[in-house]
Amino acid sequence: MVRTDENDHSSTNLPTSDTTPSQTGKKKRHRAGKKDQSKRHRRQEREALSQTMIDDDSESIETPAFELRSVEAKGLGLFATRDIEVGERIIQEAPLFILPKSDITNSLIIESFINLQPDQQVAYLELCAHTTCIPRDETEVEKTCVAEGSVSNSTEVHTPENPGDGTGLSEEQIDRRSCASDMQSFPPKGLDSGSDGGSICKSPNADSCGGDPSFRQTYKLELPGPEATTPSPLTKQSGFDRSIVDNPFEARIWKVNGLKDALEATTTTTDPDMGSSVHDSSDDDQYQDVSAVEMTASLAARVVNIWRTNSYMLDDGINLDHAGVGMAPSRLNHSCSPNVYVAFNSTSGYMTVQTVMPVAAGDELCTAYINVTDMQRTERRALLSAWGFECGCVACADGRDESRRRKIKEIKTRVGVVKMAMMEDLTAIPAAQLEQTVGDLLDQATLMEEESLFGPDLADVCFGAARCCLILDRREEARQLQSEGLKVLLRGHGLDNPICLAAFQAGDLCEA
Ligand SMILES: C[S@@+](CC[C@H](N)C(=O)[O-])C[C@H]1O[C@@H](n2cnc3c(N)ncnc32)[C@H](O)[C@@H]1O
Repeated sequence: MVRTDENDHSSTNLPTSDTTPSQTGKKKRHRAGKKDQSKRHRRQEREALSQTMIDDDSESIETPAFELRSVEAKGLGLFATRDIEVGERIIQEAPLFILPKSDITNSLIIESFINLQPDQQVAYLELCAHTTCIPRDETEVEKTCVAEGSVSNSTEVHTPENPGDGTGLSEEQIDRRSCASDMQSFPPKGLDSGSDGGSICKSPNADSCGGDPSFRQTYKLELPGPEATTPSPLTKQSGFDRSIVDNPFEARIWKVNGLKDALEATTTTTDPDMGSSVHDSSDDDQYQDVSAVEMTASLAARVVNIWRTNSYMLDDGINLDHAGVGMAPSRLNHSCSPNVYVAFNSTSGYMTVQTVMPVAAGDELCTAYINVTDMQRTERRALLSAWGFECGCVACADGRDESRRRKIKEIKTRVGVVKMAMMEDLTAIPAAQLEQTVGDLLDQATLMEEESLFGPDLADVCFGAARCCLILDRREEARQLQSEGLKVLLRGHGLDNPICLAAFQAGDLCEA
């Protein structure tokens, strides 16, 4: 951050059910074949995830930017296969499904799952499900997280009505992942809402943000997107009964025709290549013998848990009123100093993942599940427990100096007061207080950079400072701050995101 001269500033279990002796016999016969299926399926997933990257301009095939690998104590994760510049888009993917946040119920999640294509259902069921909600009957509890050694013993039931974070933390501290924070809203971003302030940001490789052609590179997964129109066989024949799924934790069963084929293709056992038990199939053989798969209460619970573990708040720049699950973003693990940002483009309907700092080949790609900017380790730990792990990132290392994030919090509190006052009556704020706020925001930006926090929160800090400078008629600084904020925003979102367009337009005010 540079000050200007003028200012100093688990295994994945499919539903269990009782098996008959004849089924047990068939189990053995099927096991060898299923192991092959398992391997094949994992390979397919890896191939899909590391599908070649197409350059928008030349259509040349580029080296895939990442691969899916197992990582100790985390399950699977995404790793860079080459050096990746800051601001590069590495994933662009239509979410499997999107739900309006205000309406999310267990039944809606399950209904959406049922309406997926069979191959999408299989892909969905492969995702990690941290057990945040459980069947009423504890014997049915599925310990489903693939993370080795991080299987949760949580017995807290989280429902959309009862997010159950149990942390006592404020809404502002809950971030974009919708896991435990399911029904909580994240402060809307954008120029007017997130004006936490800012400064002239000199981010790593900031120059590569705007004009670099790699910025426009896209990575597409093959999964059918929301525009796919072929109705799933499940939609028509499922015998779907809302009253049952409204409480999927009751020991009740309903039929879902058509899932059988899909499930036959699923991973069935530990994949030695991946090194983690992804899905124990021993209870799935029931699906080999029936034409209509029974969707058990435990499967329903699993579907809900997968949603809770993997869904992201989809930020359209104004509201955070939707959430969605994307296959590749779901494989991103958490870091309190994240190197990628998951955004949603409300125009194209794609979830995108872009690097917010340079990434070296072999580095793990990590996003932040929660708002990490100003939270202390204990607060972060409390929130992240909803995903069943204790963060081992650099920022969480024992003995690490926490003073910077503490100072950021203090500044945010001070700036928050000014922000509120600005919303009420802009003219009532003394110039001296605005000057102080600009200084505060520049300090915050510096602290964030020192903490390797280069996500869009940093852009909001810049925009806030730009706004204060504009009111103070310090136009040149306002212009520079706005431009720095835009660079930061572009890194995380990309030029095509309407959030950036809105910020560009707001920038015109500084020029005027
Ligand atoms: C969205 S999934 C991420 C991908 C997941 N690792 C997988 O295998 O599919 C979230 C889960 O990953 C694991 N996880 C994510 N970040 C982690 C971290 N920093 N340390 C340990 N486990 C982590 C937790 O089990 C969490 O519930």
